[in-house]
Amino acid sequence: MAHHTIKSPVVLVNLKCYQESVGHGAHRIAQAAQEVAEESGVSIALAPMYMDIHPIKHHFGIPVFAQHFDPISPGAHTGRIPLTAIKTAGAVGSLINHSEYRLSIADIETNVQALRNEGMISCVCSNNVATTSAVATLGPDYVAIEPPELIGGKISVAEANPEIITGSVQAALKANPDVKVLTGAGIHSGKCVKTAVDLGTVGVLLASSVVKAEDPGAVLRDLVSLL
Ligand SMILES: O=C(CO)COP(=O)(O)O
Repeated sequence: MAHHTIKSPVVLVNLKCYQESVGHGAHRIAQAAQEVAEESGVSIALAPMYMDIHPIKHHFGIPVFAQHFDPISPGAHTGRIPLTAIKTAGAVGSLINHSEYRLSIADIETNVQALRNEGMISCVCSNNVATTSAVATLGPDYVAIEPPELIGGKISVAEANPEIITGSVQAALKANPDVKVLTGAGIHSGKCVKTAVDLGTVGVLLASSVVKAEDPGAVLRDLVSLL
């Protein structure tokens, strides 16, 4: 089975569970993402809440990720989400182990393998260089380095802690040369994205600067402006 891929550089927007991301809000951001991706040629992907995966996939030509799925097979479980559900809804991949939804290393491994088996894209989040190294050995497509203390803030990791980015790139390459690294936490401008790419990552994982913006399209245009 062909493995889904996304051309670098990548801007992956995690819509989280923000009020601005519910229903029409998600469509508004998806519309802006599609326009800016077409104008700029930069890959812009969204990770909306589960119920918006299918509508966004249906209405817009941008890659859609899940924010999480459960390391379970279909069967007698209640209130959980197996991989087959996000795949059928149209997701090309999923975040795994986000700082706001941590998993055990065994469950991370199960989910990376499950996505690989389905030809889907795995993006494992990590909080530091040691975790980057550990999860890179599992062979995900992407590791996103996101120091938790900078998530949701106005100071980007690219400004506050460039060493964690370069350290993560080195650690990931050492563990597995095929793994690509994304930079996340506080990313809000074209300069942050440029720094992230200059430091050796293939793009960014971000949320609040786009989701909470009055004009998400204007922020996305700025984010890709120096690529
Ligand atoms: O957690 C993040 C993306 O998954 C980063 O969030 P912010 O862009 O709001 O810092």
